[in-house]
Amino acid sequence: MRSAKDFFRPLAVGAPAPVREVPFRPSRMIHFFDPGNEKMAAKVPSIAPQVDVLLGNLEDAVQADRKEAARNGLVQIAKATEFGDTQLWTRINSLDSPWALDDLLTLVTEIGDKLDVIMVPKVEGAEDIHYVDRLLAQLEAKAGITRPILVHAILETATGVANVEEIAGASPRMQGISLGPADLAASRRMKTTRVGGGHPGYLVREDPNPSDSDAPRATFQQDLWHYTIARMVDACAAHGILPYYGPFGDIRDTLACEDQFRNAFLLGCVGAWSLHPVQIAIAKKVFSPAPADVAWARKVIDAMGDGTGAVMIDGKMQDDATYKQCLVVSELADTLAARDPELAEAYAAAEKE
Ligand SMILES: CC(C)(COP(=O)(O)OP(=O)(O)OC[C@H]1O[C@@H](n2cnc3c(N)ncnc32)[C@H](O)[C@@H]1OP(=O)(O)O)[C@@H](O)C(=O)NCCC(=O)NCCSC(=O)C[C@](C)(O)C(=O)O
Ligand SMILES: [Mg+2]
Repeated sequence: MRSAKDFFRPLAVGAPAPVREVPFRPSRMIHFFDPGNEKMAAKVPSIAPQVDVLLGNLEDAVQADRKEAARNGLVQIAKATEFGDTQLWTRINSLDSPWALDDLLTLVTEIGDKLDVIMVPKVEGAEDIHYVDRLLAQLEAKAGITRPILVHAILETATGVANVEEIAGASPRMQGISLGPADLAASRRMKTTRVGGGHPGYLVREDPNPSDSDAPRATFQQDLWHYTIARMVDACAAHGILPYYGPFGDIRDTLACEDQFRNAFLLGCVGAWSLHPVQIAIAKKVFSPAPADVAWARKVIDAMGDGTGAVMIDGKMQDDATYKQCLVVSELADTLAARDPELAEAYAAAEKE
């Protein structure tokens, strides 16, 4: 392991200095598209201004014989498009595939100055991040890139979950982690056949009625992903990086998608993936704090002065810890409002009410 003193040294001569803090840029939705799919690629200019992050996907969901078309498509799109404030990310193929090395070589040398974050799938431990870290430094130096490309890991194997803390802290390049529920379910030998979301069989049942053993007993569906998301959020928070819910595969079930996203938002995630244009608005709604919650947070902050002591507001006790929670909501609202004028207006209006 590198000593703490060396942690922020570039890993190649001429590579840019690593960031000391992960920049907190809005990333409520990471919108996936296949850069080799002409229909999707044609929508990039109109989708880019609507999303916080646009991600050119090269891994799963791109057929094996379309891998090069996807990689070359991303190079062309990145060169031809002005992304403004929207971040450009990519998901490379997994490190055990025959494509990952060429993905990195091509993308960093051709469009490294446009790429904000590289998402690495199926990360199992710190060694995977160390491999990518050194390679990126060499390629950045070769290509004359002046700001470091950050790395995002997908948590989608049982080993990855077991090692999530060391993954989160493996490099100053680590920007965040997303849950990958489909591969994770397979890796764990779960008996689901879905991409994220709940399952009607995973439930708890009300106790029997002692005076009527035949009375119907209510059941309550449980969240299959609670444990993993909570572990991921703690690992990310402990290392100053950002947690994300991943994909929700039932595109038509927009209601359950919203619920799954909101659970992740409440637990600490900053965004989720949109796989289809219909999921963009859902992520935007869920991962932007509600105007009434922002107004409440600001009321508490104003009432708490220097943030110490205890006061009563509308029958609820507020103290140093509620003040800190309110700062989380208020600061997130400020960051999002700076990018989103409609949201800025909604927050200002709610404060006046
Ligand atoms: C689900 C699919 C097949 C339905 O695609 P469709 O064409 O059947 O849907 P549609 O409703 O008919 O589409 C309407 C229009 O929107 C377009 N469109 C549709 N989607 C997009 C998009 N994302 N971006 C931009 N445009 C899109 C589509 O091309 C069409 O264009 P048209 O009106 O000109 O005919 C399609 O949406 C799609 O391929 N989405 C991306 C899938 C993907 O990236 N999957 C991988 C991420 S999930 C994952 O990897 C798991 C994980 C983490 O690894 C793990 O848990 O282990
Ligand atoms: Mg996967």
